[in-house]
Amino acid sequence: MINCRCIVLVGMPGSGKTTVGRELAKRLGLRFADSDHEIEARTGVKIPTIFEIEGEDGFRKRETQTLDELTTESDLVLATGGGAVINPLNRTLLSERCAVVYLNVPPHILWERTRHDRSRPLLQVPDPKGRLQQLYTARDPLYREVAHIIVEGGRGTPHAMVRMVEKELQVLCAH
Ligand SMILES: Nc1ncnc2c1ncn2[C@@H]1O[C@H](COP(=O)(O)OP(=O)(O)OP(=O)(O)O)[C@@H](O)[C@H]1O
Ligand SMILES: O=C(O)C1=C[C@@H](O)[C@@H](O)[C@H](O)C1
Ligand SMILES: [Mg+2]
Repeated sequence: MINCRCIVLVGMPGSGKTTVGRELAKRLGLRFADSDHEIEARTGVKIPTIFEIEGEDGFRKRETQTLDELTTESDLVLATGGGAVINPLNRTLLSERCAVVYLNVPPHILWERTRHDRSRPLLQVPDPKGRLQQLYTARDPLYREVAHIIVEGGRGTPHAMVRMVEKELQVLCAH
């Protein structure tokens, strides 16, 4: 039985989790949370600073802790970080506790959306476009593994994405 009172969005950096999640929550009358924002609020620093001080491993530990706490809540739409599915423990807790939606956006569109943004430490490399492609190839199967719903998010406005997600949720959560 899928818990439709907790809705989780997963997908690559730039796939629209925060944008779509915020509007979806408003339309469904649910609270919105974003695990990246929650980690920043708890630590009092931005994610690149956490990566600098604690490395990716330190960030991932904080991420698991935060996801574990947030997914026990009800009446929530939760936007996750792009790498939330890497850890098998995170995958289990997301898919067992919540209805999981994968926003699938092709890498060339992700690149257009994120190319001027410096807030993603994993993309601060000499070839960020190649890195996005690499991350997409590695993670796409993991997003699919956890998802109850997959929405193709490359075309259409954020609002259109929200409507698609709502429609799919109505079917998934009808029983
Ligand atoms: N459907 C869409 N069409 C066009 N632009 C979009 C769409 N969805 C999101 N965007 C834009 O793409 C950028 C990234 O979106 P957003 O921050 O919501 O992604 P994210 O999945 O939360 O990324 P991250 O994992 O880095 O937090 C934003 O500038 C947003 O306005
Ligand atoms: O793709 C990733 O691994 C990340 C995406 C962001 O949402 C943040 O969670 C962090 O920058 C790591
Ligand atoms: Mg986001």
